[in-house]
Amino acid sequence: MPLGLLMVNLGSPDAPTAEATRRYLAQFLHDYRVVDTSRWIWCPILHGVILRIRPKRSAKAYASIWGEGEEAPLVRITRAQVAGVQAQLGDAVMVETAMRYGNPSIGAGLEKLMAAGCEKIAVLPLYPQYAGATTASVYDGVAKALEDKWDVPELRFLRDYYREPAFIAALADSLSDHLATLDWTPDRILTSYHGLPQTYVDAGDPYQSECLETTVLLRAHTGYSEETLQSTFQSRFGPKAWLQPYTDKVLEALPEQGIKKVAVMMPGFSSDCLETLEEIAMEAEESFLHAGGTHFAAVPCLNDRADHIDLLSDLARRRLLAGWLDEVE
Ligand SMILES: C=CC1=C(C)c2cc3[nH]c(cc4nc(cc5[nH]c(cc1n2)c(C)c5CCC(=O)O)C(CCC(=O)O)=C4C)c(C)c3C=C
Ligand SMILES: [Fe+2]
Ligand SMILES: [Fe+2]
Repeated sequence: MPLGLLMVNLGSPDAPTAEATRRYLAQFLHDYRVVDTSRWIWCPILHGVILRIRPKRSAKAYASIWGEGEEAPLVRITRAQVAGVQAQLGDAVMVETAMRYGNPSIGAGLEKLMAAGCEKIAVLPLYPQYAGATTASVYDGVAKALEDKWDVPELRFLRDYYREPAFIAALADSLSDHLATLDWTPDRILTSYHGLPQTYVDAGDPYQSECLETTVLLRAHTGYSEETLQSTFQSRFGPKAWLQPYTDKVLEALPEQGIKKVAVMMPGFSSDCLETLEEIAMEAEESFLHAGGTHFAAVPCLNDRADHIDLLSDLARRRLLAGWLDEVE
C-alpha cells in the first residue's frame, strides 16, 4: 500500500478567459481565510463589483503570461515539481498535484490517492512561510474535501519551511545564478513577498515575521547588508492597509535616491505565477524604468530547479513521511 503525498499550491484559472477567471476568483474570494469580512458586507461588494470588473482585467494579465501550455504557469510548474519529487521518492510514495482553488482540486487529488489505496497521506502546502490565508486554508480545504467520507486517511501536514538551510541556500544560489547572467550588478536587491492585510498580522498571523526572518537568513547566508537586501510586500488588494513597505512604492522611489539598478526576488512564491511574471517582471519593471531606473531584473522563483526538487523531496521524507516510510520499505 503506497503512502500518499499531496503537494498543494494556490491555483489559477482553467483558461485565460474572463469566464474561467470569474469562476476561479469567486471560489478564491469566498474563502474566509482570504477575506475575513462579514458576508453581509462582502458578498454584495464581491458579486456586485469585483466579480463584474476584475475577471476581465485579470484574464488579460493571465493571457500575457500563459505561453503555449494548456495550463497556467503556476499549475504547469507545480506539476513539474511533483514529477521531480515523485522520481526521487520512488514507488513507496504516490505524489499528486492539487490546487486550493480551481483545478486539479484538493478533492480530486485525495480521491486519486485513496483510490490507489493510500491510507496515510501527507500534505505539503507549497508556501515557505505560514499564513492563515494560504497554509491554514489548505488545511481547511483538505478537511472540507473529506467531510463526507466515512473512512478518512491518517494525515500529516507541513506548516512552513522558510528556516530550512537548504531553502535559504537554494534561494541564494538562484539569486547568484541569475545575477551571473546579467552584464550589470544591482545596487539594491528586493526580497518581495506577497502582501497580507495589516489587520490579519495584528490579529496574530505570523506571516510578516516569517517573511522578514527569511530575508535575515538570506542576508546571513549571502553576506549582503541590510541596506542592499531589503524586504518589501507586493500584490495589494482593496483599500485597506496591507503589509509595508509596498514593493511598487519602493521601486518608484529608488531612482530618486540614486538607486537605478535593481533586482527583485520573490522568496515567498515556490513557483512563478501571475504575481511574479506579470506584476513584477512586467508591471513593476515598467514603472521602475519609467521612474528613472536604468536596469531591472526579476529573479525566477525556485520552480523545478534541481536544488528545489531536492529540498521538497527531503522535506517530504524527513518532516512528513518519517516513520511511515520505515513501515512500507
Ligand atoms: C483578497 C485578498 C488576498 C489575500 C489575503 C492573498 C494572500 C496571499 N496570496 C498568496 C499567493 C498568491 N496570490 C495569487 C493571486 C491572487 N491573490 C489575490 C488576493 C489575495 N491574496 C488575488 C485576487 C489573486 C488573483 C489574481 C488577480 O486577480 O490579481 C497568486 C498567483 C495565482 C496565479 O494564478 O498565478 C499567488 C501565488 C499568498 C502567499 C498570500 C498570503 C501570504
Ligand atoms: Fe457570495
Ligand atoms: Fe494572493
